[in-house]
Amino acid sequence: MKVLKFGGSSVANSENIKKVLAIVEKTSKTSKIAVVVSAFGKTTNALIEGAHLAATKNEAYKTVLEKLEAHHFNVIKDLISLENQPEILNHAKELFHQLATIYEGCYLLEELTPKTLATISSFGELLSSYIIAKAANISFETGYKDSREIIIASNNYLNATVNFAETNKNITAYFSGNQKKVTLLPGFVAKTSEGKTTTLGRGGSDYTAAIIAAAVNADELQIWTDVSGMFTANPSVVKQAFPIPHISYHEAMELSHFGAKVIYPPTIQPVLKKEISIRIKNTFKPEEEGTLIAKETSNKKPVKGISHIENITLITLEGSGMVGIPGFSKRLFEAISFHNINIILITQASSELSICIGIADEDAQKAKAVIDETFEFEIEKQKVNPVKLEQDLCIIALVGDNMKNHQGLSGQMFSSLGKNNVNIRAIAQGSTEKNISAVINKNDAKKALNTLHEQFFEEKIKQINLFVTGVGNVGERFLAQLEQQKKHLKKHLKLNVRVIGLSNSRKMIFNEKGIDLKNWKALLENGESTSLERFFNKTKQCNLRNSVFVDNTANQAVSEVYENYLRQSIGVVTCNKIACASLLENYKTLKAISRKYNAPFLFETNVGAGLPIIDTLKNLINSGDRVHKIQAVLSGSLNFVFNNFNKNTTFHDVVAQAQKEGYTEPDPKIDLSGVDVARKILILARESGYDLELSDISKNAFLPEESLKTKNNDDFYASLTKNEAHFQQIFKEANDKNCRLKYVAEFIDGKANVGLQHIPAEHPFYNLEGSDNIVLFFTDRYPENPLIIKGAGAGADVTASGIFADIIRTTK
Ligand SMILES: NC(=O)C1=CN([C@@H]2O[C@H](COP(=O)(O)OP(=O)(O)OC[C@H]3O[C@@H](n4cnc5c(N)ncnc54)[C@H](O)[C@@H]3O)[C@@H](O)[C@H]2O)C=CC1
Ligand SMILES: N[C@@H](CC=O)C(=O)O
Repeated sequence: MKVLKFGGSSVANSENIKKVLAIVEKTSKTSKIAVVVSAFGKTTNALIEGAHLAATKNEAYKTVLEKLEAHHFNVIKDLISLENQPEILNHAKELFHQLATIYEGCYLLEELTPKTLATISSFGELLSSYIIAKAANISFETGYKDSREIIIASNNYLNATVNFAETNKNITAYFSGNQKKVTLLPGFVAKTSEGKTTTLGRGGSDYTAAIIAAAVNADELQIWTDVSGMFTANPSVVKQAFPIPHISYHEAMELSHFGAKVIYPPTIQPVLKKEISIRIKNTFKPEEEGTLIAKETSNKKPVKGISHIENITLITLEGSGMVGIPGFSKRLFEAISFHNINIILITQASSELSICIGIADEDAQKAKAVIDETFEFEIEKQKVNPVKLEQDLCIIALVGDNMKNHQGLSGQMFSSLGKNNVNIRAIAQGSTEKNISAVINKNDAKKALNTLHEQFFEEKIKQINLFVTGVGNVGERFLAQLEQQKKHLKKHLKLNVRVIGLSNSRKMIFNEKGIDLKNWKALLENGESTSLERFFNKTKQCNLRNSVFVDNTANQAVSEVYENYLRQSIGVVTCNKIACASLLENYKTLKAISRKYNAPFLFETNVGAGLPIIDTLKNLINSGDRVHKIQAVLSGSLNFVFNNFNKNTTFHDVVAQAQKEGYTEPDPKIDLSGVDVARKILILARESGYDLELSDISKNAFLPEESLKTKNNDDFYASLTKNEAHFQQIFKEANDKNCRLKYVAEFIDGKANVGLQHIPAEHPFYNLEGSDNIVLFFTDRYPENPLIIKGAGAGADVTASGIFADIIRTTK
């Protein structure tokens, strides 16, 4: 025999009840079954609300009653054919008449005793079970048994204790004599030995089903609900959570804490004792496997799920007077239990200097008063401190019977939380190692649960959340590449890279599910107005794991907010050179903060755009090599300009062309003045381990004073035209010596310089084409023949691909 229980959502309306009947009919073809039903969805709450209204002399109870009556009558009319309706409607009317009389009694007496409330609440299940049994009987033979005739319980009316001796006898007697394949029973209700209606408290219908299943030694207890089983984590917080196919009783009880409360542990006790398995199934997706809960499970995965409990307060009792004195904890726990306060988590360090307990927020003030009173003497003598309360916390826990056989799980748990800046306030793990709990700030719950879920259940796909500022030449190409490579990243690198926040200098948009990159321009245009502070605050609020801020601007103010992001453990990837070329102290601080908060700070594109120059240099240094000399052409735009400038062109036009091609900075004077190259050689020197400032780099300028002094691009270009003869003279001097002009950066033994040089034909820089860059590293290991990196060193596409590469590096 099987026992099936259908909860309130499964029987909320006639559509749902039809689904229930189909399941019942199908199951009854292979087994004799008892079907326990809850009240129609939300009915019990409405009945209780009506009772309180009536007892407080509020006539609104009549409206509650009318609505309930209408809903039940509608269900009857939907499910039962016209000729069969009168009998059922009359019975339901009779029950509603009784209910109205009880409500009226409450109204007149202004009184509501637990006994009366239990009687009122019982109407929900009495009505639903009767109506469903009658509807079932139309298609297949169905018996009906009022549970009050077989379940005997105490007169603690709202949470009655079952008399198992009597009850089990009644149930076995009834079912052994009952030949019907299907028997319908109301959940939640029972009778006292004096024959009065009583109720079984929270999770009462589950309890009814478990009591019957245990008494008849059922093959299985099935709990039908509106989710497809017990999930690896609360699916409303962790989108990737999935139903666990097989789980032990113990694991199921540990996991039952989170939002979707599929089982309430106390109610399944009867079946645990008999080792009857429980199957959780979804009424609305009966084809799905659901979760099988049994004594043992074949699934040996160490972590089965992640549970979380919200609204936790930590209470700490601390003081040197506690050390080595037995009885402190006894007094603490006795006082708490005496006042009916439930303790959810306990930790005590071996130093015995403090005991810390986690309780529900709602009990916090009461608990503080109780403990302060209990230890009044010790507090006065300063042996212990007054109790400390920390609120707005929650508990997250890894759950799994098999965790004890695996080393390193807590290490993985805490390091992945730490990497994502989740601060852990307290930890508890019993010696059974079936649950590792951590108390964290409640604002971090979503991030923590998703981090742990990714760590223990989604090894395959890692989510990267980007917050991108700057959508000019480079930024736009970067978004296009991201959209184009999305599928590749998922398939080959197991990375799900999403842009969550996006801004230009005017607007910003955020979407926690990921911004649609096919449509970002229109979305951004309609976004909200932005500022660096607002963008940062919104990013922080999102509080997502594996977050990276991407700076695609050339803006100083943007470069000054990196520290804020790094301090939140949000990585920074930037093509903007200003931060790394700022004061040495600032550069060092950013690197130190990046290390401290475990947040990557990557800027490969600062030198040579997409060329792997900085990464190669880092590898040399990390492997113990030492850089003595760097010779390089580091400006894509200047190389393009001097490769194309001659007596048949004008300097103005080739610079304008370089800008059009996307090689120059937004302000081309930054390139032509040598500032851009100076920044780059400075960054290479710093990455080589040398302490240099930008002001230490000597610069041989070739622009006339007039061009250097211009304040905007128009004036700058006008000055180039005006000084064409000056530029032609520079070209002629080199050309006359059969040399080419190259803007070269050099770093030799701690000193750096940049400037225009005449490069003869035999020099490796002579044939450097287009907008290419070249870098020669002379090191301990490459003393004579340098390590050379050469290739396109400017352009939006190659730069975007360099940013892309940095983002992938953040995941390593
Ligand atoms: N073009 C290239 O070959 C390379 C460029 N880079 C760097 O890439 C960066 C961007 O260059 P481009 O895309 O060519 O410049 P761009 O001028 O086309 O784009 C920069 C964008 O940033 C926006 N912006 C400025 N301030 C902002 C703020 N406070 N908030 C949000 N957005 C802001 C601007 O409105 C503009 O749309 C520069 O730092 C440059 O040095 C680095 C390597 C190579
Ligand atoms: N403007 C730069 C490109 C980015 O670094 C250059 O010309 O090399």
